[in-house]
Amino acid sequence: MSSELSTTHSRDPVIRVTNAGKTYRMYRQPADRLWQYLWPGRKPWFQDFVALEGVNLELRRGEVLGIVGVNGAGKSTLLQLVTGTIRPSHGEIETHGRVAAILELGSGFNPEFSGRENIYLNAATLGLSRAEIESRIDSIIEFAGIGLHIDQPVKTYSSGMVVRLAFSIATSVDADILIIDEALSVGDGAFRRRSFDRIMQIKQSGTTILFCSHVVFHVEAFCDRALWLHRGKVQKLGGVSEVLRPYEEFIDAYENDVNALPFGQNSAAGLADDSSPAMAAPPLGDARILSVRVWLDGQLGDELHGHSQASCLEVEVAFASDPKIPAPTAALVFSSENGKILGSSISHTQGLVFERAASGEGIARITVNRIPLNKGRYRVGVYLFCENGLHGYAMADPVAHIQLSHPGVEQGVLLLPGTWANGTDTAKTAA
Ligand SMILES: Nc1ncnc2c1ncn2[C@@H]1O[C@H](COP(=O)(O)OP(=O)(O)OP(=O)(O)O)[C@@H](O)[C@H]1O
Repeated sequence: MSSELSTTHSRDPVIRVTNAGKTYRMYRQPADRLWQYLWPGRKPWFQDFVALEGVNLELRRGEVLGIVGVNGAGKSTLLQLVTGTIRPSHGEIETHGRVAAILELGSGFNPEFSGRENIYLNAATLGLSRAEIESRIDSIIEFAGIGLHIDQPVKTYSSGMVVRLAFSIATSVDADILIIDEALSVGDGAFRRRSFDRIMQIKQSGTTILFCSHVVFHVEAFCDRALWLHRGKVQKLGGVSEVLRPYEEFIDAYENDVNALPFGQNSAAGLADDSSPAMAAPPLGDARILSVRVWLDGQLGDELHGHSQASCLEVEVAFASDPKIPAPTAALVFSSENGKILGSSISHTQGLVFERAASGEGIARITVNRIPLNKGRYRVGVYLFCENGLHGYAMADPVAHIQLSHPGVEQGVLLLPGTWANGTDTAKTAA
């Protein structure tokens, strides 16, 4: 694996993966490993398992690639190959420059050493001099938010503390390539927000990023290109929407709609479920939903009845937020009963900034006139996001169900706002 950025022209690939793959040996029982070692000439005592096969990929400086795929698709394997923590069984992986990684599996820390000692070890392994480490160690410790625990052995840390420390180091070493495996859902709301902001800064500074997430929404917001892996093979590689649209369709079918959650998010994605009643003031750097009220044709409730293309829905979301961070944005989501998103409206897209009291509390309101859904029962949910509409703070979904009726025999979930006319009434037929 090459590692000199200085010799690399900026238009040359910073990461080049050529026909790379990883095959694991699967032993039926631990003793078979020993038999294989002692008796290699006989029939193999293992079965090959192909975790990754024939991956070709090139990334230039500053490119951000999102990697998606269902569990076991090979995402972490690819990230570990690029990081260099495992070697390919075939093909080549070439990287240029300093590679820092925040991997889901294994932080690379020595559990017997303190957090502080591990910072020195990790940063030195990544090529920082002692003076460079000393100039940044305070900010690394502060960002990780581990406090006095920093001088305790890492084996005493919670898993969240370990990942926070790994995140803080990896994002403080001026890496040329940053590899992020599902790390944006780590920690509490305030840490998640700060890590989001930091990754955005790193992206803007021109670092090449490989970003793996189950949160399709994050990939859409962050990445220039996307790679969809399935059963160890590249299913699609290309522009973000070119890859994510068919991936989402696949996921819908794959999960048979049962687990599909709004914005591709789930609790692991870091959205706090605020469907419970009003909560205390939010922690620093965070925002919370305090209460949600839903009206249909002026009637308040959580089981509401109305008419397709006629009823008016109003939703009011009271929120609390840290007044030191920008005001949150809000989203309203209509879903089917099995959780498939049918439509959404996002305040960020409309450029509205919600007014807040000095305490950080505010109220977001939305009105949907003449609901364009066909007859049926639907879920109404609300979400709070950061000011960029990227990082999710909180969700309450469903907050209400609406049952719509319609006399027509139209099919599908949407009632198209079309108007039929006589062909002879329009000038077009004459042309
Ligand atoms: N050391 C190993 N030995 C045997 N099989 C392995 C090993 N590591 C990974 N695998 C297998 O390789 C496949 C790909 O795993 P990988 O962790 O890359 O998937 P993933 O897409 O990251 O999944 P997830 O979303 O669940 O993290 C899986 O079937 C996994 O069980």
